[in-house]
Amino acid sequence: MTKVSQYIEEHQKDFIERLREAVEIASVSGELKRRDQVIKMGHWLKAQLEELQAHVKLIDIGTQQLDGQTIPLPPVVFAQVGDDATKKTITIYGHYDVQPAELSDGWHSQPFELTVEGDVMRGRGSTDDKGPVVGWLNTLTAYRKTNTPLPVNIKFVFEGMEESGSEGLDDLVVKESQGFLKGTDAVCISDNYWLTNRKPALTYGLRGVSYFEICVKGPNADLHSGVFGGTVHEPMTDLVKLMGTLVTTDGKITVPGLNEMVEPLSDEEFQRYKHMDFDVKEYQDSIADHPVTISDDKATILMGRMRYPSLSLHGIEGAFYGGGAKTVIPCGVKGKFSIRLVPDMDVVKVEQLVKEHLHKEAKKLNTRNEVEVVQLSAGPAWVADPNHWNFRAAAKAIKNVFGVEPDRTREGGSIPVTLTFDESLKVNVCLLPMGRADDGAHSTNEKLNISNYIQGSKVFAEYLENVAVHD
Ligand SMILES: C[C@H](N)C(=O)N[C@@H](Cc1c[nH]cn1)C(=O)O
Ligand SMILES: [Zn+2]
Ligand SMILES: [Zn+2]
Repeated sequence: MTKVSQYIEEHQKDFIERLREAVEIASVSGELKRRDQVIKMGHWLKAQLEELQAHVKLIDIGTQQLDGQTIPLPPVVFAQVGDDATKKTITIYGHYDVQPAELSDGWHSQPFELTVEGDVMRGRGSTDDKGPVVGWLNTLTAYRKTNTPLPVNIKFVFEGMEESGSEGLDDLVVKESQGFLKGTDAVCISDNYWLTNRKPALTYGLRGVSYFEICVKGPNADLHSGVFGGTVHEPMTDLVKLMGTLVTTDGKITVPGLNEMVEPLSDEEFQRYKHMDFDVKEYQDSIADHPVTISDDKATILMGRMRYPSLSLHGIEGAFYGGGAKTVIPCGVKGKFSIRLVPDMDVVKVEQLVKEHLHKEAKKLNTRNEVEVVQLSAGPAWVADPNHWNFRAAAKAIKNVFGVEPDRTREGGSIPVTLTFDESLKVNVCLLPMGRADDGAHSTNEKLNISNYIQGSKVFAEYLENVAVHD
């Protein structure tokens, strides 16, 4: 074992405490009330990186409109370690914002307090993406404390808006491709998950995502359903009908034109899914006590997640949702849904087809309510070359730490800036996940195994060593 890996192994307790501090900052980017916490998290990272002798800048990327207010966007953290022209330069991206979480959602403990039980650490952001981001800090700490020279120059880019569409980041990356990010030889991102709970993975594809809102506006105020029911067009009724025209209960997208954009499946690609190391039962058990998958077939499940688009209905803003039996007609509601995009799906065309479809369906309702469709954010899919030296360096790092060849996967989720790094820096991007398939990112009781966190921090160190010498 190298000195760096040994240091990581021996300082597990300190590293768990570091993650505890990070999880305690409730940096939910999608909530107005927690924007100060997101900004605090950016400052926490700056302080941590400065302690590790990195040169850190917090980049102000302007403001955004949220719930009718103009608020500051959280800063992008730029940090540089090393500036040696004889070494490669690796840009490392991660995000320090998290998804919303409330105890009442079904958490067994406070979501913003890290709990440790056996090998499992629970808390919002533990796997997505504070564990990996703090993992890079652990790796850097181990280099510093063991006086080991860094084999590469590192440029860190940590953003605070990934869970809300990475607002402001694309423009910054494009601009800084000729500034701070100039000279990058490869990019590494740790912000997704293994395909199974058993085997590490390397990921060479992501689905894109287009997020929409259907706004239905009716009366000026909520109405008594006894007094007004039967006399007005109800926004909720209109909205539920419209949302029901988007997708079938077995997951088929019913917006005309979308499925036709998808690249046809070749037999060679099909065989790859058929032979992947993936256990349907393990997958089903990680989701529910009884099978809820649309299919029991391995290749169909894998393709549903990696190579086909999907449309999910997320929620309705403005609707009654509490306990009890409130008899209200909501005066205006907003239905939220998103489409996961795959290669060949053009985001502009998708937006146009979705809007055309919903406006056509809205006409059929004969409603007097106002219907508007808004696209909140959009980013296309991304696929990389998994045989590039960047991937080979990462694969070797995994082999050194775990003793196995990683799975090669495509991720169903999205990391909007990945394609921007790829296209604006014109370098290979490798996704090097830390967490397991059953970590429950975005869900209640999100967790990260201590072994993944510690071994993952070692993999990062091995990756830096390997990437320095691979071409
Ligand atoms: C895979 C990554 N850890 C992640 O969770 N990404 C989000 C990105 C997103 C886009 N809009 C809102 N969030 C995701 O895939 O949902
Ligand atoms: Zn993430
Ligand atoms: Zn996420």
